[in-house]
Amino acid sequence: MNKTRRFLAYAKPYSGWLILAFTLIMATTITINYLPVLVQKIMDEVLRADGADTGGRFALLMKYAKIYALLTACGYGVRYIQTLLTAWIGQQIVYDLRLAVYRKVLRMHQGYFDKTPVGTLLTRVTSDIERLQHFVTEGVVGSIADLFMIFGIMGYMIWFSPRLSISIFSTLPFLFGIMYFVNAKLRNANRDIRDRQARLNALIQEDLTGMTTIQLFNREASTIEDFDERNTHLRAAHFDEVRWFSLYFPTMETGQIVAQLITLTIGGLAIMGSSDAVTLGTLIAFLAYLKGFFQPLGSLSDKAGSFQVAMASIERVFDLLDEKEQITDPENPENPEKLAGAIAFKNVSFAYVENNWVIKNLSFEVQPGQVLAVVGATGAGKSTIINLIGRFYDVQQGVVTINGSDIRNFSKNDLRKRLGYVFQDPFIFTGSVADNISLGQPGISRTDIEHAAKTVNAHGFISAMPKGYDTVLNERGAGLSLGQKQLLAMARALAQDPELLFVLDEATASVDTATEMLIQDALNKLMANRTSIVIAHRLSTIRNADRILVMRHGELIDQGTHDELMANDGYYRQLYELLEHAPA
Ligand SMILES: Nc1ncnc2c1ncn2[C@@H]1O[C@H](COP(=O)(O)OP(=O)(O)OP(=O)(O)O)[C@@H](O)[C@H]1O
Repeated sequence: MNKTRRFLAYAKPYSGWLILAFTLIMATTITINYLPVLVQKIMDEVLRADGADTGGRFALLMKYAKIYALLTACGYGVRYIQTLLTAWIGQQIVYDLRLAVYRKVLRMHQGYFDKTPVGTLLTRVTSDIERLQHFVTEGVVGSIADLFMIFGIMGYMIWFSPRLSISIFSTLPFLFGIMYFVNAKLRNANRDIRDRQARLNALIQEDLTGMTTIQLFNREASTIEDFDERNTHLRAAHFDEVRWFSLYFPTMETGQIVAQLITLTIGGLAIMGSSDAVTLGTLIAFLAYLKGFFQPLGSLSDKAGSFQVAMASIERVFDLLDEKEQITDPENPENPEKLAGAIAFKNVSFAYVENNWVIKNLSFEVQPGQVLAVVGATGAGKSTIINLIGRFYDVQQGVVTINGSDIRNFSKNDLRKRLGYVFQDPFIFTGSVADNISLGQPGISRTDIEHAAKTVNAHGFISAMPKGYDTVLNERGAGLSLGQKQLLAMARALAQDPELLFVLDEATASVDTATEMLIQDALNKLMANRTSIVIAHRLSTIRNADRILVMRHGELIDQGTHDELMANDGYYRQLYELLEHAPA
């Protein structure tokens, strides 16, 4: 299906309203363009009707004046309704599309977000769709209104005077030529502006995210240099646009004046030659039409440009909608009541980027209720194991099972609602502390929230906040310490009451000893009676785990209890001793 047809499919639910809008457009075109006819009648039948009685002429003048007033009120009243209706249709279509796009974004797999910059996605959901809205309201409907207007006026002009009309229309190709040229230049300038704006936005977004690092390493000067370079480019593109745009209206106005001159000359000659074909009234009406004729002509050629821009936006939006969803739900998902919680990896290999295997032929099992610690140097593949269980990525080889079932047999939602995560640097949403714990789940009451917070030792610091559980946290949880964020994340995990728990454990060094003890205690309570996988950095967590996996370069090089692994006197012992002697 081509882009336009596909886009029009979004307009289909509103086709009845669109037909009404077009009918109203037609009605206004006819009504408003009848006004110069009245002017001509007043001129020729009233003002220049020599010899007729004054009383009769006055009555005629009044009659035409009343019709004029009535038609104006009706014409512009209907136009008001039509403009509202058109804008409403445009907004509805864009609302539907925006929703469809965001739904799609939420369904995308992690791999897609790895390769697609946030700025790009933001542009898709905001400005690309915004452009489509202009395209619908001003572009499609506006162009049709302009065309109606142009053909309507042409009809009236030809009806009035074919001779004058032909001489005016003969100037049009020349005018179109100039407008086409200027429009092409404007489009190029516009494209440059968008490209350069996007480059500047990307830089700003990156700088704002990394502000601490910029300031810490005194990178302000070079940052502003980069900014300045892109800012200069953007200014140049804007100047370029202004240059061509400034030419646009003078060209149109000149065209209009030339047409008026032609009309006045040819019409004037005809009147002086006492030709019946052109009267003074006709000439005046004709001049009024000329004015009305050039306005939609100009806006139509302007729209030709925005049409191309919108097409590019439509293409990008549809590309996103067509993006393959790599992690899909099975047709008949399994939906067991409760997962006992046995997790197994069988010969699993996985690569984020093709052929760059970060998990190599990994097999292990965790029994229900067990705590499994995963240790290994940085980049060994520990977090990847947890990513795979949540189906944030699908394995390329082998299988991951829960309770003996391939996790691809569950729906993503059903699988994930059974999993609880405690991340190293948990994400805090803008909202109250309570909302950040319940994540808006309707089944989680205030009592559940407080119970969860108390269990994981978060109640103390939350109560000390100005409005307790109703304190509003701002973006990314500024104002909370890392330890507090972790406790909050644990309360969040506990409140969801997951069947399986994954903890991406933070290094001990980042929190003080008192907080460390609170976190450790909270962790123990969270893991109690739950199958848990912990990426462990805390010696106590590692020691107390039922089993430990030792990972190195994506391979499982050893597994067992702490005592067994220490007795082996291998890589684990080296790792453990390194942690033991690490500065606190
Ligand atoms: N989204 C990604 N895209 C591409 N490669 C990735 C991605 N995430 C991780 N990797 C790579 O996969 C490998 C394993 O990463 P992983 O995060 O699982 O390591 P880790 O053992 O958890 O490390 P750390 O202790 O530093 O968190 C690393 O080489 C890493 O560079």
